[in-house]
Amino acid sequence: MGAIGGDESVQWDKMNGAEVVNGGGSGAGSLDRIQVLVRVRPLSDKEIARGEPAEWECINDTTIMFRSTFPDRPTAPTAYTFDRVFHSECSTKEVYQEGVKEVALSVVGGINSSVFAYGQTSSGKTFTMTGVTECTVADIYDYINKHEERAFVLKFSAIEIYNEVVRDLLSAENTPLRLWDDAEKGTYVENLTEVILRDWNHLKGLISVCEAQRKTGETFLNEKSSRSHQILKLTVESSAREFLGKDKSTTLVASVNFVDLAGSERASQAMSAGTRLKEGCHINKSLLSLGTVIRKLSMGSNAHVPYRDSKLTRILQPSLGGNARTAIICTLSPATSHIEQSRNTLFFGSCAKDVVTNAQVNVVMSDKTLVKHLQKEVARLESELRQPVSNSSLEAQVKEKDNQIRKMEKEIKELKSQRDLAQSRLQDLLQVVGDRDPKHQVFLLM
Ligand SMILES: Nc1ncnc2c1ncn2[C@@H]1O[C@H](COP(=O)(O)OP(=O)(O)OP(=O)(O)O)[C@@H](O)[C@H]1O
Repeated sequence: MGAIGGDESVQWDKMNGAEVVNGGGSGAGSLDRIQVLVRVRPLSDKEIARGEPAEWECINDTTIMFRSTFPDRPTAPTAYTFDRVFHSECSTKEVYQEGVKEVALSVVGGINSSVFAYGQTSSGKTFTMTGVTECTVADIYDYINKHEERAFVLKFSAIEIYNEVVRDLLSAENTPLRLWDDAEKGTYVENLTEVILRDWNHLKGLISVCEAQRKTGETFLNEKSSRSHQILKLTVESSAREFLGKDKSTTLVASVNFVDLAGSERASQAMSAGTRLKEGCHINKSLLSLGTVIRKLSMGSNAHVPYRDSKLTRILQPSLGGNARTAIICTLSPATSHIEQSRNTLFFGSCAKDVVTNAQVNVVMSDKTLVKHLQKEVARLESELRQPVSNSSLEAQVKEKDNQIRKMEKEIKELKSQRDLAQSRLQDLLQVVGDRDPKHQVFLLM
């Protein structure tokens, strides 16, 4: 797979109006900040029964403010700004339309995208991601129906990361799957089931299978708490029908990930014990790595980013700092008892706001086109080889050799003159000796 652009990226430009996507074989993409959204859920029945007030207020479309309602705990209001904030009355459809759609639907134009839900247990991650996934899939099918000039193939796969073990949610076998690194594909999951979708109902059925397979456990905070990280991946391939099977045929290939993370709270707060505690440690290990990766990326330094510290960050690497457009939905409970966790969630979101990804149009060429492309490349390299070498380091080397030769020539000249001098002295000496003793003259002349 390459990020060639060409005809296909022009098509994407047309499809998306002002969307900036560079192509033309340079491999350059568009730099995009991660979109960070905040969604506050309504107080739950339990929170209301406990008499907990809502402590967070969305004062406009982009700002959420903490105002303590307890007169005995007066704190200065704190405001946090994000790309978009959604108060508790907002529907999932609104969250999708106004915060997620643009990023998620990049996939139909050959750009990878990811949507995450991050927040503590019971804050509404699964609730939000279920709705957002449905809205995205509905729009993808709508797009397909409106673009009959292109042939589409949709593929679906799903994994769960539970206690740092990766499982296939579409397989009845409980075998842990290994991760591999590939220069072309990046990190991928070995032997993962990938299903070619027949239609939307087929996909709905598969998502239900995943829900049933996903590990859930009971914690104090959420009776059907999701204890694992879940990644649903929908791959969209499309080719222009008029070029199918022809030389010019290229295919756009991109995936959209729907990532429902496990609760971000500390194990102790979830009142975990035994197995739950072990889960908490692993969940936190993955989330801790995610936090570290986001923090390092947000600092924009060239420092090492520890993607490899957890399975989650290895798999999500392209969505965090690579070839993808990404939206993170931070989910919040407004209740007093969750203030600390809500603050932690907003801190995570604040760091994520500064992270930049580099999304590219992913184009796969047909074999014929690929051969042509490679032939061109070979011709270019050959012509480069034929050109006189003007490499500056080579020039320097040649200069150095010239100097050495000149130095050696000088030395040879000096040695020759020394030799001539020595010979003439020898002649003089012989003359003197020969004059005195004729025997020596004969001997030395031999
Ligand atoms: N925006 C919302 N409007 C109404 N109800 C909501 C909203 N968000 C969440 N809920 C309800 O709150 C409860 C907890 O939500 P959910 O299971 O999505 O939390 P979660 O963050 O996924 O928790 P976990 O990490 O344990 O999976 C559910 O009963 C859900 O229906």
